[in-house]
Amino acid sequence: MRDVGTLLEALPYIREFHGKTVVIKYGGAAMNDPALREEFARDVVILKYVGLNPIIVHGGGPDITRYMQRLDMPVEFVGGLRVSDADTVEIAKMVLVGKVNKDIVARINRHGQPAVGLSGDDGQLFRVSTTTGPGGEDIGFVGKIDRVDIGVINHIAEDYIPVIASVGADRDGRSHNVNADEAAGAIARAMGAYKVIFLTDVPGWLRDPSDPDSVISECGADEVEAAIETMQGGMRPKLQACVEAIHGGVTYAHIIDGRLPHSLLLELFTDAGIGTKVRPAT
Ligand SMILES: Nc1ncnc2c1ncn2[C@@H]1O[C@H](COP(=O)(O)OP(=O)(O)O)[C@@H](O)[C@H]1O
Ligand SMILES: CC(=O)N[C@@H](CCC(=O)OP(=O)(O)O)C(=O)O
Repeated sequence: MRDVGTLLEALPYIREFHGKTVVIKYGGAAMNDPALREEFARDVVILKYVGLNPIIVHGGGPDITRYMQRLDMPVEFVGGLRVSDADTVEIAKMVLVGKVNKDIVARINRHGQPAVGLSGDDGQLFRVSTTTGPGGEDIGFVGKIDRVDIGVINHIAEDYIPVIASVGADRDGRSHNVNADEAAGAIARAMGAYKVIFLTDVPGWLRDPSDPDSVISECGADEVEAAIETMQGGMRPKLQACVEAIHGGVTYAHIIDGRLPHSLLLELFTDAGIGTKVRPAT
């Protein structure tokens, strides 16, 4: 009886989301645990089967750090962005495009829905220019996305699930490392997505980062914007991406706990909202 109840609860949501684009940023702990990786792939396939248009943008920061440490390279972040010299960009590209992207594609394929991997260079998906840290610091070849050409995504998404790695080039063809949260926000905006959902390794945006019970369950983009200036660490680019997406016409941005099994389905298809929901300013 309980299972039927769950299905009935999902029905209005399935109807609401039918044909709508949902950009899913996949990163953090949800990528580290093998069981969660399988569940994530299956959940994405379910979304496609029930008529949504899921687009995956993935990170892989911890993997990049591991490979850099193996090579005795210094690892440094400023305002949640990795300081990236030319060697770092090369490692980021190898790890994100060569390893993480292909792992996700293969896993989604195995669950019955073909996926196709892309980076910013494929089909000229996005072009970047060199950016700085939040205080104007030189952080090397870190890109901010200036232009997204959604043509390639629309072609691929007709039949496949697009899986996008956040590296791209500037107008002179120089590769840059792009924060995956920023890439997800920019792609959601360019696609006119209904939602962008960030899966991470905390229960949501926390009022007090040391207290997991202090989740801010709902807020306006204006409140997020006011808080960003004082934010530190990986939550900063995530919140920035939420604001960018909402200002660009995306209806809702969510930050949810990727460590929770099936968090994506729970967020989309049940009445109990989880994590943080960012809506347009009131
Ligand atoms: N106010 C906050 N609320 C939640 N997390 C925060 C906050 N401030 C800093 N953080 C940090 O941001 C991290 C999430 O960002 P990040 O490590 O980049 O995750 P991901 O790999 O999922 O993109 C959390 O693990 C937490 O340590
Ligand atoms: C410029 C910059 O910070 N690039 C990120 C790209 C990967 C990423 O964003 O991964 P997560 O989403 O798992 O953190 C990095 O090098 O870590």
